[in-house]
Formats: sequence, structure tokens, C-alpha cells
Amino acid sequence: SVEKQHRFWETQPVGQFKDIGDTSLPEGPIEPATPLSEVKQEPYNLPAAYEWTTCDMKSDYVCSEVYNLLKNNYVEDDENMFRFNYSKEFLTWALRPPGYYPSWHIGVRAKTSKKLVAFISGVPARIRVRDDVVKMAEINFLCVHKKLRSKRLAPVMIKEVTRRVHLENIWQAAYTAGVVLPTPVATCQYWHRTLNPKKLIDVGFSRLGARMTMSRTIKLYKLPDVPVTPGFRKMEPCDVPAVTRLLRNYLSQFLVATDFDENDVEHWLLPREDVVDSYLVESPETHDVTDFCSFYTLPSTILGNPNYTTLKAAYSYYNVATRTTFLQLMNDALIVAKQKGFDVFNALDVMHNESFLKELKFGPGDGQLHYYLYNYRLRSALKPSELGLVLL
Ligand SMILES: CCCCCCCCCCCCCC(=O)CSCCNC(=O)CCNC(=O)[C@H](O)C(C)(C)COP(=O)(O)OP(=O)(O)OC[C@H]1O[C@@H](n2cnc3c(N)ncnc32)[C@H](O)[C@@H]1OP(=O)(O)O
Ligand SMILES: CN(C)Cc1n[nH]c2ccc(-c3ccc(F)cc3OCCn3ccnc3)cc12
Repeated sequence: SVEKQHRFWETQPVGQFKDIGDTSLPEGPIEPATPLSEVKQEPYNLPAAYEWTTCDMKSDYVCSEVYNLLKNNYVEDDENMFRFNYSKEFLTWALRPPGYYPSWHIGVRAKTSKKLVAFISGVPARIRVRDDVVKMAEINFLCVHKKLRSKRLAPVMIKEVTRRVHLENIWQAAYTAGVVLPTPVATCQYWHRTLNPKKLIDVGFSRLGARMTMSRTIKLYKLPDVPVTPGFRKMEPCDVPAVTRLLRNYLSQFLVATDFDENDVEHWLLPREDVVDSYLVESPETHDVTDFCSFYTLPSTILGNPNYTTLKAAYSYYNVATRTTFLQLMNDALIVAKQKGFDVFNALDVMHNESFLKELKFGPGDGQLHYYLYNYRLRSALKPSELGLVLL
């Protein structure tokens, strides 16, 4: 947009604001791949007091360092009431998928204290853009310690992870952010479904509706104790082939989507306690797997509240309904999330999620999540319903 300069992003192979609407620009890679010999062999320069470190996420100690950096310095909501508190188990899961590159787990330490003061990560993913399946890096967990903000450290982190991704002969990336950068390929809304109304009101996450009492509000959000769909059960290892078929078929309709194979499904969708939950419907008659739903566990630290420390939030992940109605399937997901003690169930308006949000009493969130591709131009922005991609 005319008023904002993006000194760093204007130098990058991403859609530029000035090019919005220019349909003469071809869709696809913006810059060609280069021979590996031409990729910068040595790391970018950091300010003198800092040094690069590769974070070995197999090490419990280093995983704790990354966990604590994020716990104290990662994303807060617009009103600074909550900060994401990804668990160590979650970070291990998110950062070590099949075929991951340890060198893409990049930290910055202060030379004297050896304290971890910044982090950025990439994991490999196959992402289909229309009919083009592209090997990409999914970039996430970019974090600079609060005390080191606005020193242009982020561009150096981004250039360094770009360099290390290039060294693996990968030239595209996907990422999401709550901030507007050049240039979103899609802009999504997030929605919240209250599960524990009393706590959400006590912490200020939600407010008592006008002309509503607390007991009326509790009644409004009440859910059955058990799922209603016959054959609804937790996913197990033996379900990987069937769930992969179901998911690939479902995701094939979206313009940008993850190209999951069985190996990916085994890692990303098999249940892991306090990290990711996944359920399916096995037809009692035919024993076919006809539906699937999943959500991941991402608590937020409640900032400055004397009575509560943590908001337990479930985030809608991948869901497919082919026999059960999407409404009933997602209501069963709410039921099990409530059963497991979550306070709130969050969802983006991606895929077909819009069809259940209002009906299942989700309320709109106060911000947006923007999707980005690096070195890949789309002719025009996508609607959220054209996206089949959820980044953690
Ligand atoms: C082929 C492979 C390619 C791989 C790479 C692909 C690209 C991957 C891109 C990364 C994807 C990450 C996805 C992800 O992790 C999910 S989005 C969550 C990002 N993390 C947080 O919000 C945590 C709290 N904030 C911080 O730690 C800092 O504020 C950060 C580190 C965000 C910026 O540190 P800072 O001290 O506040 O700022 P300076 O160092 O002075 O730098 C200012 C410059 O940074 C630009 N900026 C600000 N926030 C950004 C963001 N979220 N993405 C990209 N760029 C961002 C900003 O526009 C400006 O550039 P401009 O002057 O051009 O406008
Ligand atoms: C996706 N992944 C990259 C993390 C990430 N980064 N930036 C973000 C901005 C919004 C959301 C988000 C996505 C879905 C959702 F239902 C609610 C959300 O944020 C609520 C506001 N909030 C922020 C922190 N604590 C609460 C995630 C992210």
C-alpha cells in the first residue's frame, strides 16, 4: 500500500503491493533456482555480540531453551492478554516431521552469556498449488527476544533460513502471520467456540452477552458428554492408509493444499497426547472410514491475571466429512475437546469451515491470519475456502 515501506520485503522474491492487479505477471516461481555452487556458502553476518547456533531439537536441554524463548517472547494477541505457549512435546512434533533438516532449526545466542535470544525454523513440505506439487519449506516460530526488537534482526534470520533452504535445493516457502506483509495469498478470519464460559469470562477472553446471565450463558454453550455419531473413535496406526485416501481426496478440491502421503499422515495426524488429537468414523456396517476430524493443542499463557495462568485452546486442524454431516462431525469434535478439558476451540475459515462456524456457536476472533508464499506468485489472492493448508 502506498504509505508503508517494506525495506526488507521489497528486496525479496515475493508478490509486491505495487504489482497487485497486474495479471500480466505469470503465475509460479518469481526467481529461477540457482546452481548450489552459487548459493552463499557461509552464514550471514550477525551483530558482533551474537552468534549463530543450530538448535538440536533431539536435545531436551536445547528444546527447553527454544520452549522458554517462545514462552516468554512469542506471539501475543492484539490486546497483549495472551501469549502462545507451545509445549516442548508440540515443538518436537512440529519441527521433526519425516525428512526434516536439523540445519533449518536456527538460533542466535549472545556470545558471552550463550543465552538463546532468537529462533527461526523450517520444515520440508510438499504443497500443491493448483496442479503443481512444489517442495517447499514451511517457516515458523520466528522469534526475537523482546529486548532485541526493532534492530532489523528478523531480516537476517529470514535471509539465513532462506540460504540454508537453498542449500537443500528448495526454492519456495509457505508461512502465515497475523501481520500484513508483501503480499498475502489469502487472508483468513479466526473464530472461537466457547467450551468453558465461566473461565473465558473470568479471564476477559469473552464478555457476558447483553441481557445474559452466567447460568444462561453456561446453558447456551452446553454440550453432550459423549459424541453422538455411531462408530466415532480415536484414530489408530492401522487407519493411516484409509485416512490418507480420505484426506487426499478431500484436499484435491482446494487450490493450495498440503500433498499428504501415508508417511506424512502417520506423523501429522496420529494422536499424540497433549499435542494432536484425531478421530474418525468407522461405519458400523461396512467398517469403511467415512469421516475424520482433528485438532491440535496450543495453550496460551494468560498475561497479568491473578487467578488463571493458562488458557487451554484446541485448534481445528484437518477435517473431512463424507457420510456424517460436517455439522455433526465438528460438533462431536467440540464434545471430545470439552471432555478433554479445553476452554475454547478455535478455527480458521479455511476449507469448508465456514459452513459450521455460526451454526456451532463460534464467535468471530479479533484478528486475521494471512497466508504467504515465498518465490511463488499467484495471479490473484485466494478465498479462505480455496485453501487446504493449516500451519501450526
Ligand atoms: C526459499 C526459502 C525461503 C524461507 C524464508 C521465507 C520467508 C519467511 C518469513 C518469516 C515467516 C515467519 C512466520 C512465523 O514465524 C509465524 S508469524 C509469528 C512471528 N513471530 C512473532 O510474532 C513473535 C513475536 N514477535 C517477534 O519475535 C518479532 O517482532 C519478530 C521476530 C516477528 C520481528 O522482529 P522485530 O524485532 O519486531 O523487527 P526487525 O527485526 O526490526 O525487522 C523488521 C522487519 O521484519 C518484518 N517482519 C515483522 N514481523 C514479521 C513476520 N511475522 N514475518 C515476516 N517478517 C516480519 C517487518 O515487516 C520488517 O521488514 P520490512 O521493513 O520489509 O517491513
Ligand atoms: C499459525 N501460526 C503461525 C501461529 C501464529 N502466528 N501468528 C498468529 C496470529 C494468529 C493466530 C491464530 C490462528 C487461529 C486462531 F483461531 C487464533 C489465532 O490467534 C488468536 C490471537 N492470539 C494470538 C496469540 N494468542 C492468541 C496464530 C498465529
